[in-house]
Amino acid sequence: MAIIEADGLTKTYRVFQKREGVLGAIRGLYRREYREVRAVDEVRFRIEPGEMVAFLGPNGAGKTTTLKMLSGLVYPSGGDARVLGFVPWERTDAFRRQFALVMGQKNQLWWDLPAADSFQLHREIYSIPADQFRKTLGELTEILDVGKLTRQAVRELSLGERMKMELIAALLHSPRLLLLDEPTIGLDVVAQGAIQKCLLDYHESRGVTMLLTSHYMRDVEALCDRVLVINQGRVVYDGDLSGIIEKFGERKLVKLQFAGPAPEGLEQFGEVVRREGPFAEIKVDRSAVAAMLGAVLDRHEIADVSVEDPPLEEVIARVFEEAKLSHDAA
Ligand SMILES: Nc1ncnc2c1ncn2[C@@H]1O[C@H](COP(=O)(O)OP(=O)(O)OP(=O)(O)O)[C@@H](O)[C@H]1O
Repeated sequence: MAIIEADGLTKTYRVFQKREGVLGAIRGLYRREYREVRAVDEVRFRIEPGEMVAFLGPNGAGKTTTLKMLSGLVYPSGGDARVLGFVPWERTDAFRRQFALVMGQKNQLWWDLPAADSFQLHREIYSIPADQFRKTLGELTEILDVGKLTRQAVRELSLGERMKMELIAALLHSPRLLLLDEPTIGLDVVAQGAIQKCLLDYHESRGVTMLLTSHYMRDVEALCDRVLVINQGRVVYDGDLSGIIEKFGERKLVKLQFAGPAPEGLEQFGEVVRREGPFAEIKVDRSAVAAMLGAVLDRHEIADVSVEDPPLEEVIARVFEEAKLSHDAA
């Protein structure tokens, strides 16, 4: 059975339009004007047990709204979904015990209490057996290196420390599905790495299924094999991470180190982005790399060479751009 099945899931928000000025505000009291925002537009996908899927899209694409529908916080305007076999917006106890939603921008712990007190509250709410609670808490505080901080009020913690506590709270009841909305937002690379490691370890030991939104491609590369891209409410790509690089990363970066100074005329092969002493870097069409290397090796002595895929940021930006162009043209 699929863990998530979204079938034509749609959400339209009705947004009140305020008029300008005092007169406009008074008029608005009598005749309210609304605009409809189609935040999610017939989204369809399946996620199988144990998958770690990145849910990507530009700001306002509809990611958070989709996650909110899948966790039952928001009622859809159309379509259907099954999450862990349940209709999420029915919010049954059995459903809520099996998943967790972590939102990097929202605080779910009690601000004035130590995290340890919130953890105890979770234990009560989810009826977690005492020994299982102690074991899971011990493992998680060790992986995230926050054992000493659990007795300190949450408001006194740094952003990174607080996010680690949020993650612990979310994992205490051993959810089968984790929905993560920007879990590393605003964190430095070390804290980001710690969150990624915790998620990987947890996935490996428990086989949890994850759907994660992030604007940091480092999270995506570290955690996910599959990518779902959404733009203006619609899924525009669903497939392997490597597939997206092949499909949209049309040019590779060829880095050359010549035995002598880098020669003139490399422009014939592609866009020369660096030429400095013996070093040259050229963006070359994927299909032309082999021929280019052959030609250069024939004519010059090479000390070192590497061929790299473009950075994921660049590839994803292209996917967003193409999706926007085809949406505007439609
Ligand atoms: N409660 C709401 N009322 C009205 N409109 C909303 C509401 N929540 C979201 N929207 C609109 O729905 C669209 C999708 O928003 P959503 O938060 O789902 O996007 P997102 O992909 O998560 O964006 P981001 O990457 O910026 O977090 C946006 O145009 C947003 O303005």
